[in-house]
Amino acid sequence: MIAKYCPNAVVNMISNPVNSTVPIASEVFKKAGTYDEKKLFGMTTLDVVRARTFFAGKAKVPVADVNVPVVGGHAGITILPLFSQATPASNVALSADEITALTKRTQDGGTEVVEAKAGKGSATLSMAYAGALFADACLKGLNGVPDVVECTFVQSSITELPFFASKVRLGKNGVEEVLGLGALSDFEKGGLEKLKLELKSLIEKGIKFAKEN
Ligand SMILES: NC(=O)c1ccc[n+]([C@@H]2O[C@H](COP(=O)([O-])OP(=O)(O)OC[C@H]3O[C@@H](n4cnc5c(N)ncnc54)[C@H](O)[C@@H]3O)[C@@H](O)[C@H]2O)c1
Ligand SMILES: O=C(O)C[C@H](O)C(=O)O
Repeated sequence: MIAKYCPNAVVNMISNPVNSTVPIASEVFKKAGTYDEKKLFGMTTLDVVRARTFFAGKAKVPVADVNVPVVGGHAGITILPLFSQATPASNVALSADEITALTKRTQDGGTEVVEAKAGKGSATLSMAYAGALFADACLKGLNGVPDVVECTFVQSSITELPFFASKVRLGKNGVEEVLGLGALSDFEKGGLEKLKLELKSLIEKGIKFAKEN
C-alpha cells in the first residue's frame, strides 16, 4: 500500500523481525519501482533507550544526559551497544564484567518483556516512547533542523552487510549520511564479528522471503 500510494513517505518499520522486515520492505518497494533507500528505516531506538537507562544506573550519571550508540540490528546478539562511546563518561569505573552484563541486558531487554507478558504482546509503552522519539527526529530532519543524529537500521555500506544499524544523520531527504562506527573496544570488535554472521543470515532470509512471495 505504501509503495503504491505513498511512494515518497518516510517509513519506520517497528514490526519484528526488524532485521528481516526492512530487507523485505526494500524488495517490495523495488518491485513497485519506488524504493528510496534514504527513506526506509528499522526502528532500533528502543535499544538505545535501554542502553542509556542501564548505563545511567550503573555509571551514576543522569539518564537524560546519557547517549550510547547502538549498532548492528534489532534482535539478541545483533544488538551491539557501544558503551566505550557512551557520554558522559561514567562517574564510577565500570569493570569488563559490568560492561558484559550491561550489553547482555540491552540485548535481552525486549525478550525479557515478551516473556514476562507471556503471549500478551511486547514492550508496548516503551516501544511507543521510542517510536515517538525517532519519528520526532525524522520530522526535525525533514524540517531542515541541522545535526539530527540517531541510530537506526538502514541500507548501509559501512560493513559488508547491505543493511546495518548505526548513527545516521537525518535531513530533508531522510538519511543524509550514514555515519561510521568510530573506535571500538576489543570487546565490541568481538561482538561486531559475531553479530555480522547472525545478521547476514536474517537479512538474507528476509530477501529470500520477499522474492518467493
Ligand atoms: N522495533 C521495536 O523496537 C519493537 C519493540 C516492541 C515491539 N515490536 C514489534 O511490534 C509489533 C507489535 O507488537 P505488540 O506488542 O503491539 O504485539 P501484539 O501481539 O500486542 O499486537 C499485534 C497486533 O497485530 C494484529 N495482527 C496480527 N496479524 C495481523 C494481520 N495479518 N493483519 C492485521 N493485524 C494483524 C493482532 O491482532 C494484534 O492486535 C511486533 O512485531 C513486535 O515484535 C518492535
Ligand atoms: O517484540 C519483541 O520481540 C521485542 C521488541 O523488539 C523489543 O525490543 O521490545
